Amino acid sequence: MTAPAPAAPGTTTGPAGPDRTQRRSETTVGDRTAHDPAIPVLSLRGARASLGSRPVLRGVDLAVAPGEVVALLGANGSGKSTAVRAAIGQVPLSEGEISLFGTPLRRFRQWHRVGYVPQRTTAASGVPATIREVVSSGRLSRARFGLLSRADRAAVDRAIDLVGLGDRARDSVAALSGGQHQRVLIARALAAEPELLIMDEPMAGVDLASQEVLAETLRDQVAAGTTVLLVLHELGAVEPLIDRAVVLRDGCVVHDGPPPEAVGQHALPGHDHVHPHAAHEPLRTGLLT
Ligand SMILES: Nc1ncnc2c1ncn2[C@@H]1O[C@H](COP(=O)(O)OP(=O)(O)OP(=O)(O)O)[C@@H](O)[C@H]1O
Repeated sequence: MTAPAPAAPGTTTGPAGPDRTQRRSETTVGDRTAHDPAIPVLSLRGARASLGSRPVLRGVDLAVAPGEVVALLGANGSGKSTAVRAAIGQVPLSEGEISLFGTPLRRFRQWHRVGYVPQRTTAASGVPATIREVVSSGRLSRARFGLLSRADRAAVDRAIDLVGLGDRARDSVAALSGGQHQRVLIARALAAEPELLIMDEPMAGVDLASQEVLAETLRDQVAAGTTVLLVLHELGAVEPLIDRAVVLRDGCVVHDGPPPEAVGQHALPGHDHVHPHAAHEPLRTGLLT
């Protein structure tokens, strides 16, 4: 069994320096590290995991290359969230291997390089906190001794601006709508300026205006070279950004290749084909809903 990673990204402090594997495969360019294009930023090989007594991942192979934008699709319960939670060490594998930036997960410590937006949580944790405080927590993985420098605080402000909440930074997260919470969580993930961004259904429950803000934010990240793994039900507003789609079904990969056409889930292997084809029925149903 693979040991869980020490802590989840976005909430960690004081990462250790790069290990030998990381030094071999990377060179530092400015604040970013140029990653060897031949080495996946994220790799799951033969990943198996159970939750309780239920086998949820049944041999998942998934690799995301530097700069790639990959959509992880599949029906409810197919194992998408479990796969990304395994990728960041929140779900232990019973078999298989995971590596981040070429380093086995058990030895990976550079969590500032990974931004993670969990599925359907709120930014409010029960304690009073402002948007800036929550987003600042995402920068701690880059801060020395847990203290944010002026540059760190500027990065936090940039992240808040990116998601369009610049004028709300001092507001309590308890007073936000669901879509605004989602923006705060995305800003928290962006605050560390990660090289790999993993987002679990970032558009879920978000209104169209917020979706457009999030898609724009993502466009900027992708243009800056960020590698992205997105769990999605529908490609929607981010469709033009997607390079490749991986479809899970019952914990197995049933498609790994070009993203489906605009409403082309029919073309995908593994499409459930459970929906009627009456003219009044929406086309986006079945496999991905
Ligand atoms: N804590 C748990 N204990 C037992 N089974 C669980 C637990 N959490 C999730 N599962 C089960 O694991 C399976 C995969 O869940 P997962 O959340 O990874 O699916 P998903 O593809 O992300 O689904 P959705 O699209 O609904 O978010 C489901 O059958 C779910 O019921």
